[in-house]
This record gives sequence, C-alpha cells and structure tokens, in this order.
Amino acid sequence: MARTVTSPTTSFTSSFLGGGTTSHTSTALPNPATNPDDPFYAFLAPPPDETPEQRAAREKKEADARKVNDEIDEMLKAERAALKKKKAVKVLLLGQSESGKSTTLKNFQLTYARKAWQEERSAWRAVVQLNLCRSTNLILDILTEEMAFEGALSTPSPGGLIANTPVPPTTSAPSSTGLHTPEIEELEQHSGGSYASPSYTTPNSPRTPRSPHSGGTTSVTTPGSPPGAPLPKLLFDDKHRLLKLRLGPLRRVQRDLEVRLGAGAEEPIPALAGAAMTEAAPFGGSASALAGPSSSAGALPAAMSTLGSSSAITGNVQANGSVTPYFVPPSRRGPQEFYVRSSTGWKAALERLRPAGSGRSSTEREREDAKNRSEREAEETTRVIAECREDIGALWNDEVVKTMLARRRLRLEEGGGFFLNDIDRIAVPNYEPSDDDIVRARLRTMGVQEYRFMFEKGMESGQEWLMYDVGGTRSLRAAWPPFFDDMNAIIFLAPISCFDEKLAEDRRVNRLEDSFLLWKAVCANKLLRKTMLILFLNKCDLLERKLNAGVEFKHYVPSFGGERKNDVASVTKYLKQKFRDMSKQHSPQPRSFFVHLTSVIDTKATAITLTAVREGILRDHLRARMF
Ligand SMILES: Nc1nc2c(ncn2[C@@H]2O[C@H](COP(=O)(O)OP(=O)(O)OP(=O)(O)O)[C@@H](O)[C@H]2O)c(=O)[nH]1
Ligand SMILES: [Mg+2]
Repeated sequence: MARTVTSPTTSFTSSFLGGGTTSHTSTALPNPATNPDDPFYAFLAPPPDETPEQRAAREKKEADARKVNDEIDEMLKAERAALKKKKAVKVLLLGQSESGKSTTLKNFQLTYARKAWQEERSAWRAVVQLNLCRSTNLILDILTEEMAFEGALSTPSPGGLIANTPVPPTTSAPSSTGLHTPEIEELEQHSGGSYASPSYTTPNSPRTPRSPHSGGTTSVTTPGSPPGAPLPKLLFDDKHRLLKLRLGPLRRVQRDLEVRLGAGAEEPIPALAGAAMTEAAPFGGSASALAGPSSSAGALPAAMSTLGSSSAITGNVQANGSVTPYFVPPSRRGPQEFYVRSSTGWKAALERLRPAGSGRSSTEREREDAKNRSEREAEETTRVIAECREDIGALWNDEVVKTMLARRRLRLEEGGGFFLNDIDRIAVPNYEPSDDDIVRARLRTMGVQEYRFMFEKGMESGQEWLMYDVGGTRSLRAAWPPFFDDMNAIIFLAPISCFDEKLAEDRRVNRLEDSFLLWKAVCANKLLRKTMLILFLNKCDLLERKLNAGVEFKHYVPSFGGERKNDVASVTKYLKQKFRDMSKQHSPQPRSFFVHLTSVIDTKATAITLTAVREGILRDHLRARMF
C-alpha cells in the first residue's frame, strides 16, 4: 500500500538544521518525508496505521510549525531590509594641522579594519622614506648654512670641537622655523616660503625664546653656555664636507618621493596659507583656495560663506600626486561636479602614477606602464637610501651636528615623521613599515578624505561608519563647514604640547590659541548644535616631555598663574577646564562635554579610548533614531 504522505514538512528542515533556518534553505533541500529511499523517511513519514484524528492532529502541528517558520522568514527579511536602510554613522575629525587627525583615523583603521590596514602597509614605505629624507636634508641644509657662516667668519682652528665666536646674526632675527640667517632668508625668498619644514617641532624662536604674549626676546641661551655669552664656534671639518657630498643624492630622492606622493607631501607656505586668524573667521583662510560645494554656511563666519567660488581649483591634490576631484558630499554636488571616494586609501593612491596612471582617459596599457615605472622608481629610491644608511647615521650621531641642532633648538625627535633613530631598520633594501611606523609617518591631508568602516561583530553588526579626515592648515579649513550638517559626532583634536609653538602657516599665531579659537567656533556653530563633540587633548606624551625639560607653561599662558605646578596633571586639569568653559559659554544649547587625554601614537592606549568613543557615538546615534 502506498503511503499517503501529506504536506511537506518545512518544520523538518528548521529543526534538522538547528532551527530558525530560512525557507529558501528548506525548499532547496529534497524533502525526505516524501522519498521512501531517504534514510529519514521512516522517521518523518506518517505511521501506516494513522487514524483520521491522529492525521488531523499531525497536520495541524505541521501547519503551526510552517506558520512559525514563515514568521521567522518574514522577520529575517525585515531585519535584512532594516540593515540595508541603517543609516551610516558619520564622524568628522577636526583640528589644526598636525593635531593628530589622520593619526587618529589610522588608529581606527588599525583597530577595526585590519584587512585594509594590511593591504596598505607597503604603500606607507614611501611616506616613511620621505620623512627620513626630509629630516636628513633639513640637517644638511642647516649644516651648509652654518659651514658657510663659520667659513665667512674665520678659517677653522685645529683642535677641539668648539671655539668661541661672535653671536651670528640669527640671534637678532628670531623666527619660529629656527632658520633665519641671511642665506636662509634668501632661500625663503626664492622658494616663496619657509625654508624649514614646519612639520618639525620648533619653538617660537631658535636661539632666543620669547613669550607669544609678550613678543619680547630673552637673552641668547645655548646648552652649556651662560645666558648672553657669545656662542661657541662650531668646528666643521672634512668629514662634514664629505657627508654633505655623499648624501647629495637624497635631495633627488626627496624630490622624486614628493612628486610621487603629491601635494600632501609638501608643507604649507606661510605667504599663501591664508589670512591671519580673527575671531570672525576661525576657519579662516582663503575660501577660494578650494572649490567647495555650494554654500551651506548659514550662520557661519563670512570667510566660509564664499564657498563654491567657481574660480577655484576643482580638485584636491591627492596622495598619489594627481589632482583628483574635490570630494563633495553627495547631497551637495553641483551639476558638473564629480567626486572620488578616498576610501581606497593610500595604497591605491600610491599605486597610481602620474600622469598616465591617474588620468581618467589612460588606457589599461598606459596604466600598466605607469605601474611598472612606479615600481622601478620605488626600487631605486630604496636602493639609494640603503646606500646612504651609514652616512645618515654618521650625520645624525655627529657631536658637532648635535650641538648645531641644539643651538637652533630644533627638536626633530618631537616632530611628526621622525625616523632618524630607526635608520638601521628602515634604510634597508627589504624594508616593510611596522604598525608603529605607519602610525608615526607624517603625510599632510589635503582636502577631505572619506573612510568607510563596516563593523561585523556584536550589536554593531552591519553598521557602517563613515569617517571624514580633513586638512587642518588654515587655507584648507574653508572646506570644513559643508560637512557640518549631518554629522553624528565630531572628534576635535587639540595638540596641547604646542603651547610654545607658532602656526606654520602664520607665525603670529600661537598654536594653542589657534586650537582654542577653533574649538570655540565649532562649539558656537549652529549647524553643530546637536552634534556630539568629543575633545581629544592630544600629544600628552610630548607635553610631558616638554614640561619635564623645564619649559614653563605659565610663560606662554600667563593665566595659568604662578601657583600651579608645572606638571602634566596641573596643566591638563587647567586646559580641560578652559575647553569645558568655552563649550558651556558658546554652545547654542546645553551639550555634554566629552574629553579624553590622548597620545594617539600610543596605539594600545588609543584603542581603549576609541572603544569608549565608538560606544558613546553609537549610543547617541541609536537614541537619535529612536526619538
Ligand atoms: N608624539 C606624538 N606625535 C603625534 C601625536 N599625534 C600625532 N602625532 C604625530 O604628529 C604628526 C602629525 O599628525 P597628523 O595625524 O598627520 O596630523 P593632522 O591633524 O592629520 O594634520 P593635517 O593633515 O596637516 O591636518 C604625525 O607624524 C604623527 O605621528 C601624539 O599624540 N604624540
Ligand atoms: Mg591629516
């Protein structure tokens, strides 16, 4: 007798595969209850002596199970649709140049996007190499200048490293670069900008520190000599002449790397970098320097409301050196504007080569040629640097050179992208940057770069995050406001170790003061009244080093007063309060104050901070969606 097999049991599939499986799984499988050859047939087929009541009961049970299954399917479908619709969390990183925005973003990438991080690793080699070349060439520049100066004064006397010499003219014309001899001034005039790379930490004055508030100078101080004493003569010899000669190829290498990396590799030119900071134009700079989207400035200061000028450049110079279109938020794109997602990051940027590699019209063949050329150039660069390893080491460790740099008060070690202490590891043919190298590498951000992160685990599964990293130099700040109106959160970086430094692009402005004004403007901005603001008081490691070295905070911030201790705890407490007060005073409506003391080159500590920050932002985001 043939068995009457009634309805196919989808519930079977659910329970067999662990429950909750979707119907497409169940229907895709052959139903064992209908196939007498199936090993499960005996378990699932109805008993041969089934009574009508039993059959009715069984069919009801099956129908109920089917219903439950269908409901689960519907729920899953709805969940998937909701996931697709989940609004991305948007976070904007703000702060002056060299405040640590890109470094913070790298930390996010390192913690939450390991795959992309690994893929980009080798692309960072060029940046680290450039940083190394710059430091070396900067020392060579100073060496050349000092040798010319000493040579002009007298012929070197034999014996001993140092002899007494009159104070060179640099002391009477202090500058924040630490480079201000007539030769340098001439070079600056020719190059149209600063001779020294502003990415190096330099105090307000090389040999004559002065308070940013008083504007006055103190007497010349140089390590080991009493204030006001004539500076000892630096005794250069053939070794230095030889080093200059042998390290000559590094200038070409630097130029090549700069061309390959593009404008992000260049430093701001003070004369072009925007107007002086005023209360009215905190995001100041020439708005026409960038082609921004149409103005959404609203209540923004006048300098910002000129955005959208058609005379401006219509692209950002990206890390690959090509001028790629200016990134414009999709909602604000004008008719003929197009944009490029920078989410592909540095790797893609570095792989592409100018001119053929980056051009939209370039053929596959041209791109291939460009790529090969790029690889050949990279090999050549690495070879030259490796050949210079010993000489770079000899230059950096030379006692006369050390004294020379100390006189200039040029603290290369404290600046971004300092790798001279790692020369034996980096100047080798098979160099691969470590995580730490990548985090410490310095490449200025031009325009606005968008990064995407997709969280895959836990409550954030499927949640997309968009992070925007902006250029912090004055002239690039005009590009910020168009991103203000739909951000969930802003991470604002204020580098607090910079209390004794001036802005590279405007030597009249103290860097801490600049951060204060920017913070005030961000807090006061009406478009941001509901945006969560998270403040990172960054570069605490450098702050500690500076205070321990005896630099007095109160000399630069008189309101700190003489009673407080000149230590990290007192200074950070004071600064926290100042920033908090500003947020309270200037925010259009009450807002919470979130602050973290950070050293974002410390990846372990930063990972912990970022977990707290991420959870805070997400909670706020979910709350906003609920109400
Ligand atoms: N010692 C120390 N160095 C830091 C810290 N944060 C950033 N840096 C270094 O400072 C340099 C500048 O940091 P970036 O993240 O490139 O600065 P940015 O704000 O993105 O600068 P722009 O792109 O010019 O706007 C980098 O070489 C970093 O490694 C910190 O907390 N401590
Ligand atoms: Mg940056």
